[in-house]
Amino acid sequence: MRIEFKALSKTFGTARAVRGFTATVDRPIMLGVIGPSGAGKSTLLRMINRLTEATGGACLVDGTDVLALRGGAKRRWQRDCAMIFQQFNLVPRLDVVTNVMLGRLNGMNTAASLFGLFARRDLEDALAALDRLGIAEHAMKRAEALSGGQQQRVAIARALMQRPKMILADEPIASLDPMNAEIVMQALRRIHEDEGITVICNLHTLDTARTYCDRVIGMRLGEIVFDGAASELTTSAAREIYGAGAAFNEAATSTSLDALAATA
Ligand SMILES: Nc1ncnc2c1ncn2[C@@H]1O[C@H](COP(=O)(O)OP(=O)(O)OP(=O)(O)O)[C@@H](O)[C@H]1O
Repeated sequence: MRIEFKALSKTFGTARAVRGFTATVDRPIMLGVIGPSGAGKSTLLRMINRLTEATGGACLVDGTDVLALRGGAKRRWQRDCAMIFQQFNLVPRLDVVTNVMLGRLNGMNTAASLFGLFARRDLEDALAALDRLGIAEHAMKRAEALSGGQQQRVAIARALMQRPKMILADEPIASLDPMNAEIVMQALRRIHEDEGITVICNLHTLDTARTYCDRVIGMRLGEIVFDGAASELTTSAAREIYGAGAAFNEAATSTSLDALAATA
């Protein structure tokens, strides 16, 4: 899949959340998007998935501007690029496996989905997805009974049920402790490698981007201020992104256990 962002922009009233975002992803990669709060990271992902309408520019996926799709074609695109959110967005009182099967709803006719008539195949696929994420034993529990890290893995299993061609993860580990953050990032990386699909992941933390991503785009005030290999993400590049002065402390943007220990 080839993705070309061409001057993608979003203005809220007079506030320019994303300005002229231009970049090309010409093979399936794990792309990290980093930057301080308000840099435009969420808005970027929401525009790609059409949860937020762009006010300018284009997003060409294999040559088709997905921002111009309407009706069924738009819904198919939204199924093709599964979203994962910081707050998991599960139905708390429903059991885990049903939450996962909800990922199939887009592909079902409305009557069948209203009556909860999931096919046996959907159940088998949901259990397989949970197994892949190492949480099959929790299938029958209510989603709310699981830890944050487990809930995020349920959300990833639900995303897999869409058979996505791309995964957009908006701060998927921001609510998690370091150990669960690692498990969730490893799961996303494995999916990228096994399925050969692009994963675009908004992250707050530099070390996570360095560890799990192939390429990193740094945003500040809606603009790209860094675009390079994860290995090029030096402390001085990070200063540029975060706008921090000489006192910039990497550990402050870190979730790793080592870095936390170093600041304690
Ligand atoms: N619905 C909205 N209405 C008005 N302004 C908005 C809206 N959504 C986002 N913004 C503004 O757009 C800018 C970018 O926000 P966005 O949430 O994309 O940033 P972010 O980098 O994802 O930040 P965070 O890391 O805090 O989630 C911010 O200035 C924000 O206030």
